[in-house]
Amino acid sequence: MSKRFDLIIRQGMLVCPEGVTKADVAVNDEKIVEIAEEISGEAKETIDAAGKYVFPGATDGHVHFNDPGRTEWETIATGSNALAAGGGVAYFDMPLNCTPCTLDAKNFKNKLAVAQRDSLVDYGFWGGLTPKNLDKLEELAECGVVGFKAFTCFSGIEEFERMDDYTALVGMEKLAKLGYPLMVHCENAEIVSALTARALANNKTTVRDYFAAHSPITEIENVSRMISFAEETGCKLIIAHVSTARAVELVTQARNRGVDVSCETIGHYLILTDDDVERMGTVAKCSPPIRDAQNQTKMWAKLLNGEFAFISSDHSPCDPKLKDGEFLKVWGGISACQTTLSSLLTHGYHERKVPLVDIAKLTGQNVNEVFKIPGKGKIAIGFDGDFALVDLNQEFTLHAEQLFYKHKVSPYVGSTFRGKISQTILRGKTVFKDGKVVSKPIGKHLKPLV
Ligand SMILES: NC(=O)NC(NC(N)=O)C(=O)[O-]
Ligand SMILES: [Zn+2]
Ligand SMILES: [Zn+2]
Repeated sequence: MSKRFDLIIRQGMLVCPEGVTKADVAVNDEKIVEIAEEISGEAKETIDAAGKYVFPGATDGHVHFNDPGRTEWETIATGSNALAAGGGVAYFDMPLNCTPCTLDAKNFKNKLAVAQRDSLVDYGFWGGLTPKNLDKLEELAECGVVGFKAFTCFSGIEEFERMDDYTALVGMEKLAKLGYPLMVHCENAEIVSALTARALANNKTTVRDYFAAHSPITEIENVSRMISFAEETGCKLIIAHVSTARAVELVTQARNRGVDVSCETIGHYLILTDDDVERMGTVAKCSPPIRDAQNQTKMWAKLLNGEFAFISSDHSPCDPKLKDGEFLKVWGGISACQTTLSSLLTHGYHERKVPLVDIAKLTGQNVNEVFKIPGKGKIAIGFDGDFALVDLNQEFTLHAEQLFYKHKVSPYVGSTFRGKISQTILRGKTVFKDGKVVSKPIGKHLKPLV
């Protein structure tokens, strides 16, 4: 009797961990069950992927969908649609800028209920670590957070307080015992706030004044201090959205001497420069800020050298009104979760020969491995039938109407990409195809195996 499958994707170039090969892949009951040059048998659905590249769907380790509570900025519904349009099958949502923030079990459950109802794709949640919730870490761990997030500087949101050194020490001791990673937004609060206050007092509010108040030393100093805390406590540390090559170097050196530390970077730091931000304006404001071209060249070298754990979007949208004003004063955060994979194909693979396998790992497999999410992130037997079908050589210019974000605003609007996502498949089911979301929300909660 011939074999029967739910789905067979035929003759695509499969981007597997071991390399890129032309093959068929079959899915049954949401899982990959066979990979072979030619799979014989029937399927309820067959996709002809000849001429396309088949990536494992991406997992974005760092987004702010702002739901519940700040749904006028973004929602889980719109954010997860955008993610799927960019080849994403899963995301980990940050504990802020939703409100209330995810600082205890009650608010975790509130967010979970929204995602169960509205998320097109799979999701995990970060818990927060602030001076106010040191006694809530256990209950958040029990809820199934992927890890904890803290800021050493002002987070932009009053109710998500910065982590002082006492909280860092006690928090990391607790997380080391619980076995959960801490991700830290590293910028020196004293320097940033003093330089910002001085700039404001002197009416210096331009993009260059913002860069000066968040100069590289604010990140470098802070990364080295957080590494010391991790080394002493044994807590697994992930540096959030690292922007300077010098900070990456500190992380690599520490890891080489045995500290459990790694770093995430964000597409912006690889694709845009300070001059681009100056030209684009507040739409490209984020923190830490986007650095100069020289730093960017070094960041690509670090990427090719395997020094980043994973690459996320740090999708942090807001009501566009909050971007209207003087650069130093407006909201910091960039909308980008729809474009990470296409960006890396364009600027990584096509421009710099970054291997496709590395891009697949940086946008999916590694994230799931770092956070111990079972069965996700690669094209392999037993893993979820998650795929992004890509026309690797197709060029397209991004128009605002193509964005699924609540607000069709992004510094990448108007950019030309090479590498277009034509279809996204989550656990064997197509959720996005030819520019359209084609499924109701089917996301499920991803819990780490801690
Ligand atoms: N409150 C935020 O969304 N902050 C985010 N903002 C950025 N990156 O500009 C972040 O991750 O730090
Ligand atoms: Zn941050
Ligand atoms: Zn962020």
